[in-house]
Amino acid sequence: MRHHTRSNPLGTYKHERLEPPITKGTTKVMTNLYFHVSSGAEWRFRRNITNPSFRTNVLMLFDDNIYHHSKVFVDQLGQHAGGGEVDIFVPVHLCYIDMTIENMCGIQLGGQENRLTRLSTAMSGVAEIIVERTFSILLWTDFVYSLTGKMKLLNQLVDENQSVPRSPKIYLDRLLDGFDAGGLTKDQIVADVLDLFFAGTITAAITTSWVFKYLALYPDTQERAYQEIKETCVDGEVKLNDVSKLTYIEMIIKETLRHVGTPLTSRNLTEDVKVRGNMTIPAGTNVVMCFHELHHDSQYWQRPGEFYPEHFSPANERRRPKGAFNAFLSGPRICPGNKYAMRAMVFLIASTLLRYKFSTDEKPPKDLREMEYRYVFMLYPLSGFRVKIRQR
Ligand code: HEM
Repeated sequence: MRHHTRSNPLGTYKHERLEPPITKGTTKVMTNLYFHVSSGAEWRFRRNITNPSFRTNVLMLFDDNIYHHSKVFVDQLGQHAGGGEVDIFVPVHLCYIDMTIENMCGIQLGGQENRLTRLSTAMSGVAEIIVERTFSILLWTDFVYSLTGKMKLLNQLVDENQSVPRSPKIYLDRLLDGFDAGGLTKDQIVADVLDLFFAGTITAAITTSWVFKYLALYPDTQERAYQEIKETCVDGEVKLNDVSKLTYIEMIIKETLRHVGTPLTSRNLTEDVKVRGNMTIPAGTNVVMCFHELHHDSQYWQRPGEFYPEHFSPANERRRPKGAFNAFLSGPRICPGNKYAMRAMVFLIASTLLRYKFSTDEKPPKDLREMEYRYVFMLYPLSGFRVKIRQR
């Protein structure tokens, strides 16, 4: 754990109600224990508790941490500059682990400073297990699942909990309020924090690593992004206030999510749904929604298989029906972290590009759908996130 070395509005204290170890039950991936897969009144209760921790007044509190952890990342990246290709995923992931766990739970992990590489590797491994378990009916019961030896790995992940009394309250404070009010169990809180570890760090890290890889593959796009940053950030440093002006960086992130964002999700229909007027899907059906197909449908995208950030120019965004882009989903189950994630990603990417240039020996395929992927919540490149880094 790192002690506070800078001004931090959050402070830190040990929370009595969540003493370790309370890891029992963290493996019930397919049950209502987890926020992501809970439903009905159970889900609504948890969502109502945590939603306020994503409001703008709370998000603004995080700027100091976003700035600090991004700076550590950019400085540490210097050790790879000028060398051969390196896989950038683990350093990026550690940065988001530090940022998100401090912002949402008040825990200062020091993952980057202490080079907790194993934490990132273990989390990626567990993410794959979760996906594997979702698709393999043989692994659905806890008994069979425990025989695979993977339960132990999940249980090891949560071994210390801290929170802070503050106003406005952050994510973990709200969950603890739910515990005090009697609506949430300790197991559920641990599960939700674990959920956040995955939902809030792996997704942002995969997206950002892809951005660096795409920019290495497409030098013209990288140059245009760099020019935007240089013209916007006149002091030679990116400020959090600059984020809303970095519109091309935002377009690049969205185009990245179009290609490699969550490829599918599923829902259970609570009422009959009419599709295109002539087909009815009955209530009770499990429906798989394939966003990867939607995000490459030539009805909505001029160049479906290309990396073309202009898909997200204001004119193109106006022309397209709203539901055609679903990287964060929409409706009541929209990703609550979407604004926070975009703010953190734009800032980290811009700060990095201002200092470094990316390149690669890999050649981009004609159509990005021809690339080989693994499914880890999102699409992960089989060839990894290998890039060469040069100081500007
Ligand atoms: C690039 C970054 C991110 C992407 C692409 C992303 C995407 C998504 C998607 C597609 C879902 C819906 C999944 C489903 O229902 O099947 C979701 C849910 C969720 N996300 Fe994110 N997310 C990102 C970052 C974050 C961050 C930073 C946080 C929190 C700090 C977060 C917290 C959550 C939570 C708690 C849910 C569950 C919401 C619910 O079921 O009501 N996400 N995310």
